[in-house]
Amino acid sequence: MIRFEHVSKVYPRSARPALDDVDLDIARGEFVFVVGASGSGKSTLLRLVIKEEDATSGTVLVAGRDFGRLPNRRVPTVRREIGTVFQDFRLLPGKTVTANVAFAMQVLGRSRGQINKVVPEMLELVGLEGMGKRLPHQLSGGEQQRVAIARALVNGPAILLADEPTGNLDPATSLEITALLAQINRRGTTVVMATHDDEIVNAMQRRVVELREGRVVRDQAHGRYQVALDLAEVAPEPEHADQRQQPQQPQQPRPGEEVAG
Ligand SMILES: Nc1ncnc2c1ncn2[C@@H]1O[C@H](COP(=O)(O)OP(=O)(O)OP(=O)(O)O)[C@@H](O)[C@H]1O
Repeated sequence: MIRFEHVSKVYPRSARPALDDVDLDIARGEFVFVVGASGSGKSTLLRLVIKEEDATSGTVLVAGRDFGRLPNRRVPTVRREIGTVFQDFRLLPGKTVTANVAFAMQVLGRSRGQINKVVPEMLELVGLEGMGKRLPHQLSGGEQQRVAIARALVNGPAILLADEPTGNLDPATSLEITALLAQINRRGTTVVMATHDDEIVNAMQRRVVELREGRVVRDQAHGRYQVALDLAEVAPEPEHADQRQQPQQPQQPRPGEEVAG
């Protein structure tokens, strides 16, 4: 569904690559966390998947299309197959919940009948039944993110990209939102979520792709994540180093998924 072959990205006037020779293969229906410290290249990777940026070298293939050969006029069609969710929700403040979600269908010229059918279904899916008439400022952060997720899904994308979707939420709400993304994934949508929240990654036990300075340093099927300490500056105590060598804890149940039911 998403394939990167030797992909590098160097932004103009930048000394080092934001992505450096990245190889990645994400199959249809997978749920993948992209983790790494601030500046490691997570957002850049997502921007390449939606063709907001082009690779400097290498090949990006999304849903079978080679982005290096995609004519510009085809870009909107490809983007339609990809939903996006961000840390800051990006809702239209003057529009109701229903209008925010409906807007994504209106811009694609969907009929009023389709919109009236699909929008309530989407609000129910994300747990916002009965909240359609509220304005964004009348919602909690978690509820606002649910609106953004409904909006991202309303046109039936094959892929959902979430860039730090829990960055503005408390830990319990973060887990609920991630569980909702997992629920959506179970319906068949490929989900790629960038985060540096190790609690969420460890609770969900999904595939983890870790970036460091633009390179993939780990790609693990049921990975955990530990926010890296800068060990170059702080020499570890010997017993601390030993702890890091110990085997992983046995897998926990998936509390995040239980929350969403
Ligand atoms: N538009 C841009 N122009 C120039 N450099 C950029 C641009 N966007 C990102 N970068 C640089 O590319 C590198 C990767 O940034 P990116 O935003 O992809 O990282 P990230 O892992 O998503 O970070 P964060 O977790 O802070 O969002 C950083 O060194 C950053 O400064």
